Amino acid sequence: MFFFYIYNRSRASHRLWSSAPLCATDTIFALSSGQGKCGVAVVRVSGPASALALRGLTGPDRPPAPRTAALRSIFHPQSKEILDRGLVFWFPGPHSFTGEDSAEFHVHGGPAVVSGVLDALGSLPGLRPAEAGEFTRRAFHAGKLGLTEVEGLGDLIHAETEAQRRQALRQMAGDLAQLYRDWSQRLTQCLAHVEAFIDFGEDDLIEDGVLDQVDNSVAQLQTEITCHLHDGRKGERLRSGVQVVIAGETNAGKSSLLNLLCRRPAAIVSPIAGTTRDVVETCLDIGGFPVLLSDTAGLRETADAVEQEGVRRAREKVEQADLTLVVVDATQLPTDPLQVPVFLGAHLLAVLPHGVGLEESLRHCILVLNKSDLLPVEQVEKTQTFLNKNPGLPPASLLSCHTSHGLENFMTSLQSRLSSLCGDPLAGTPSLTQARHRAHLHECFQALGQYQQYRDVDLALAAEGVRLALTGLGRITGKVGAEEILDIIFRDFCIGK
Ligand SMILES: Nc1nc2c(ncn2[C@@H]2O[C@H](COP(=O)(O)OP(=O)(O)OP(=O)(O)O)[C@@H](O)[C@H]2O)c(=O)[nH]1
Ligand SMILES: [K+]
Ligand SMILES: [Mg+2]
Repeated sequence: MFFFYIYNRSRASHRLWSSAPLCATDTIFALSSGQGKCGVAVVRVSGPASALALRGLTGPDRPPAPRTAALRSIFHPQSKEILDRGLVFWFPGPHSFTGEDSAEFHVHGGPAVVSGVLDALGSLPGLRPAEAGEFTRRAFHAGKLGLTEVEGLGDLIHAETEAQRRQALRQMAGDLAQLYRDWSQRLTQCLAHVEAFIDFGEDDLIEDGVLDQVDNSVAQLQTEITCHLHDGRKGERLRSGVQVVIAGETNAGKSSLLNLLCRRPAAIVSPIAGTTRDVVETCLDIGGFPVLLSDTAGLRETADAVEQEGVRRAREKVEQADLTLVVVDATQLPTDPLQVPVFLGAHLLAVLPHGVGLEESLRHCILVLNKSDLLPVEQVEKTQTFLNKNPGLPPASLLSCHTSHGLENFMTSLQSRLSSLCGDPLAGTPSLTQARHRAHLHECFQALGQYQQYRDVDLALAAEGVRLALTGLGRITGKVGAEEILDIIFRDFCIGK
């Protein structure tokens, strides 16, 4: 095995990874806290002139101890006018976020103070305002963060719900990178074995069954990658929001349900059938899960051209939805409970997209039997008990959008669906979170197929397959060809991060 160890370092690693850090000579600065009036604003500086910036704005005496807050008067280096009194920090490289010498000014968050400090920094030689994501980009080049960690950090900044925060934090901490790194290491070993076999196979220098080991490793990796790819898009959905659509007949109370869930009159409600035509969308945090909730036009045959377009858009939304809330007017329920499943089945068929298997569609919907306030109390109870026991139907809740009766029960079913659609971001292997990762994993998977295809025919081509698979993984973590994707990734960052 010693032989392979040497090989790994001397050949495989050099051929595959080239991520030479770019030298950054400029010193950059930016407001890193939010815009607008606030208690404290943080202005960050990074680059070789950071010490100069600290001295320029706080004077040459008493430099702050590394990584320790020091209270200083902050003044303009040219006019010498005092701008504020605040805390300053000195982070000598490489022990800083960017790996470079860095400094921070924590000043009062008034716009005039902030612009005064930015102006003062800009007046110093070698300093310039940072571009969006430039601090993080420098951290990446210094090897402080891998690409998936950078993406996790970006997601953390944009996270709006608890579950999104958990997933982003886990990715930023490197859990996903660790998974891909583990696969990369195993593939590097496979490549070393195949190439050693090509070079020395005839010489008896190599242990028996080396290629069989590679076969097993490749097959095992294929299984793991397939499993990761077929996660039902849980991580991606959690990252971008679950598409939930409210659909059903006109006047069932769809817009009333939207307004109840978002606690404001977002959509017009009226007793006139066909009130909603456009899709009305709103973003919600439901139990920590991000939801993009859409209200749609009531589904019915109509001669009105505008309403027809509304119905077309409603159907399109249902087809794209992760979850459909099928709203039914409960006053139309048959009084005989035994007739209820047939009645509800007909409503489901009218709403759910054709072509997709019924069982599959049922898994992606919840029935909402609205206007329960108009039913006799005993019928409500009897029907709900009956529905709870009926396994052939999707979860069904009797609800009144007017009185909110039944809301708790409905929210429980909704949250349970959301959590199975997004998964638990803290449990098990980390989820795939981005389409970019998915595409590179597909490349990796296919390249492993190339290994299998040529293994007995042409070992050089088989080895090339393993090398391509490694490149695919390297693109995810940023070890390979990062520059071209960096621009895309950092575009979503804010200035100052
Ligand atoms: N009694 C009662 N009336 C309700 C309830 N929910 C909605 N309504 C009434 O039903 C009528 C239709 O409600 P909407 O929310 O506009 O129904 P919709 O499904 O959005 O209708 P379209 O947009 O026309 O398809 C309105 O008069 C509402 O006040 C409820 O829980 N109880
Ligand atoms: K209506
Ligand atoms: Mg409506």
